[in-house]
Amino acid sequence: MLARRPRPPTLRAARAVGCCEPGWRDAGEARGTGSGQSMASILPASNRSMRPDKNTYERKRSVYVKNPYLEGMDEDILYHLDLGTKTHNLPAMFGDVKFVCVGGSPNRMKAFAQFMHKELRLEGDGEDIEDICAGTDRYCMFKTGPVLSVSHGMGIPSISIMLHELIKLLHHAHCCDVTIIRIGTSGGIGIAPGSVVITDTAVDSFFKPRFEQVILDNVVTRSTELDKELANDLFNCSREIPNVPTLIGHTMCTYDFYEGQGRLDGALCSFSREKKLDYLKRAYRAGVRNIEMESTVFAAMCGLCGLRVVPMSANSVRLKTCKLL
Ligand SMILES: O=P(O)(O)O[C@H]1O[C@H](CO)[C@@H](O)[C@H]1O
Ligand SMILES: O=c1cc[nH]c(=O)[nH]1
Repeated sequence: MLARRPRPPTLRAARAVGCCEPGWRDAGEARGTGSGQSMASILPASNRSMRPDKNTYERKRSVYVKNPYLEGMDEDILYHLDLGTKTHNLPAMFGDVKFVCVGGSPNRMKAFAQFMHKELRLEGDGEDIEDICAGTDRYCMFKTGPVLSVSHGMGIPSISIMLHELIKLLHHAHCCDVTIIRIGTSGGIGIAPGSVVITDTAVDSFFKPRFEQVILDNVVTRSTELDKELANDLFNCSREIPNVPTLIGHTMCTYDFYEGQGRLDGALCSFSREKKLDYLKRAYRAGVRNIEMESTVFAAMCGLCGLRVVPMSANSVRLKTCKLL
């Protein structure tokens, strides 16, 4: 199934001495250029494009990259996935992917892939499902029919590296009409513990729907617009699942699990309990119902590259409603 081709010896040797590591390649490039069935049936296909682009008029929505340098590259190495355009037949391996589900933990994403294997009634019990990225211990990836399940680690830098390589992978594999959903954990604000929040708007720590990416020494602000239709589709599906309270709300994405989310139990804490409560109450009033650490960059990157995108998280509880009123 993996259609893996042997890595050329030159590349293997180069990696062994470290000269093909991402930093080296990036620096070189910069200097050189000098310039700047089950799941399928519950989610109705949509041709609606979230952002106008050259692909909008096409019937199929392809996954695209926005990097003029990629086309001229002889080989694209997806370093942290242990995949590449010369070493793997990406269209054969991934061309049929329609859904990508991502989440922080490798074990969760393996369990999800095994669950999907059963849901899709694929051959075998799925217990021996293979990690496509086993050659690296950065991320893991499992494929069950048209569903890809990928781990992303914790926080914006980690998911961002994975998304760069995943989006390029989907592009090289000529995938189209791809839906991507983050299935994560989060801290709830004013909602019942265990409930699931389907994000309608991903906001930053200032409750603004934006992602600020530092590019060289500039701050570039990107939109965190999400696919509202997909959020509603998922919410409608949730009505069929008993005992899992589900709601649509804003998700706040922070750069830190402790002070950034108003926790009093980190190694550092520079604010009072009152300040924490005041902040979380203001977040609630701004429409925030949960806090996690990836949704803004997830929304920004996937939205810019033609994927239908929604983050969705199950909650522990950070603040109960009674404390908010
Ligand atoms: O459960 P996952 O998907 O890892 O997501 C949440 O959990 C981590 C923090 O414990 C952060 O990555 C946060 O976004
Ligand atoms: O970021 C996170 C993830 C889970 N729970 C939280 O409180 N915050």
